[in-house]
Amino acid sequence: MKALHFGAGNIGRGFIGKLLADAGIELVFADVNQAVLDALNARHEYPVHVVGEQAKVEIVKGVSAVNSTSDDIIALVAEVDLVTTAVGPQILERIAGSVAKGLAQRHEAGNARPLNIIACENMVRGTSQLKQHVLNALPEQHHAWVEQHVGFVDSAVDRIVPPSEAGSNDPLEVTVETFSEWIVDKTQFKGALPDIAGMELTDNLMAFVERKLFTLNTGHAITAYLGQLAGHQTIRDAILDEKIRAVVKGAMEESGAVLIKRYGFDADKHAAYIEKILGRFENPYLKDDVERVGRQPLRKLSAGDRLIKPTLGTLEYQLPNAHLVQGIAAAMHYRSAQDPQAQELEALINEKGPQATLAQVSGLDANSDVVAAAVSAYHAMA
Ligand SMILES: NC(=O)c1ccc[n+]([C@@H]2O[C@H](COP(=O)([O-])OP(=O)(O)OC[C@H]3O[C@@H](n4cnc5c(N)ncnc54)[C@H](O)[C@@H]3O)[C@@H](O)[C@H]2O)c1
Ligand SMILES: O=P(O)(O)OC[C@@H](O)[C@@H](O)[C@H](O)[C@H](O)CO
Repeated sequence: MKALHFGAGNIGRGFIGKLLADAGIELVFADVNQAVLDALNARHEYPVHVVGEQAKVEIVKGVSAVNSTSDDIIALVAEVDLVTTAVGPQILERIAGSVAKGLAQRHEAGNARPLNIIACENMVRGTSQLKQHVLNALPEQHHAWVEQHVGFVDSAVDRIVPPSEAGSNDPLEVTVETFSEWIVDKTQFKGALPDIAGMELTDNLMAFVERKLFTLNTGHAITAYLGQLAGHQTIRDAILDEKIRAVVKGAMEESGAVLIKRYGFDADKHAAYIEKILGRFENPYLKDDVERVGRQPLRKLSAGDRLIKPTLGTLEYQLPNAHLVQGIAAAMHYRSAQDPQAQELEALINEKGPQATLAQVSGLDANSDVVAAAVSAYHAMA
């Protein structure tokens, strides 16, 4: 089996790529970072530091790399059995053009072996969104063939992988937590279901995607935003701040109440899931900056993402949302010189004020009670 993985970044090298290579799959990474590409092609292996009570270094072997903007991608998509991505939601549209060209070439070459494509991004049904971008870029005459031969498989991916310590000179070294979870929608595969250690198959993906995104990522983002406001540099420092922890836990519980109502999760098990996540945020072996976790605040404040979607759920089921609202307000205060979305958010607030800005970026009604509450919390935090 051969796979092409877009994005040799933290989760690409530290989780999905590692899992594929460990399963004996011939793996080619596609990226745009020349230093990473060169190092992968020079060494064909890299170290993954799995940190925890019993730290270990695992060497991922037998990998190679191509530039994601080169025509190499087209031939690979025409040839491989599996395509995965971990590039970030905003990049999916950018890679769709060459995936579409590869699918057209695959069709023209008469390669009728099933191909499955799995986006491993923090978003709800990211692969379905990638599929839409690919179909937009693919000439009509290939659409029916693609529907028949290519599985677009949605997934939920969970492993905290911050950038490696600044002290390391190795562009390939990656540090990961012990925990990992990759859950894929088994109803969307073409051909035989893959048997890859570490990949779990489900026919109830939405429950898992929302459980992960609207618990871990909701709490993570709020930890980052409140953490920055309180002057903490890392997620660990922020979550050890009792005031922040209370809001984060409260927000995860509010979001959890929605998930329990929507998917029928067991309340005690969900409470244990939240406790486990708080422990992961505290991990003393990882240095995860609030700037990584808070990155791209406009995405995180958008209607379907980790702050607004759970809040909409509380409105739907008439449940409390005071802590989620605190998280939304803190997100509006997020600032980062390195992050274009943080600057755009700041410029919008300066130009239009917090009420109109929040309505614009989140799709919430500017005159709603929830926007009023978030704006009031925003001013109180200032
Ligand atoms: N790091 C985590 O803890 C974690 C966990 C679960 C899910 N995720 C998700 O995984 C995705 C990647 O996150 P990350 O933390 O690994 O980010 P990252 O920035 O470390 O990695 C992204 C990689 O994509 C590459 N890239 C950018 N444009 C590209 C293109 N056009 N073609 C190919 N590669 C391109 C970048 O060079 C980089 O190597 C995101 O959607 C994120 O939400 C991250
Ligand atoms: O990757 P983002 O920007 O969507 O979210 C930042 C972090 O919350 C995220 O990367 C987590 O570390 C990850 O989702 C853990 O599985």
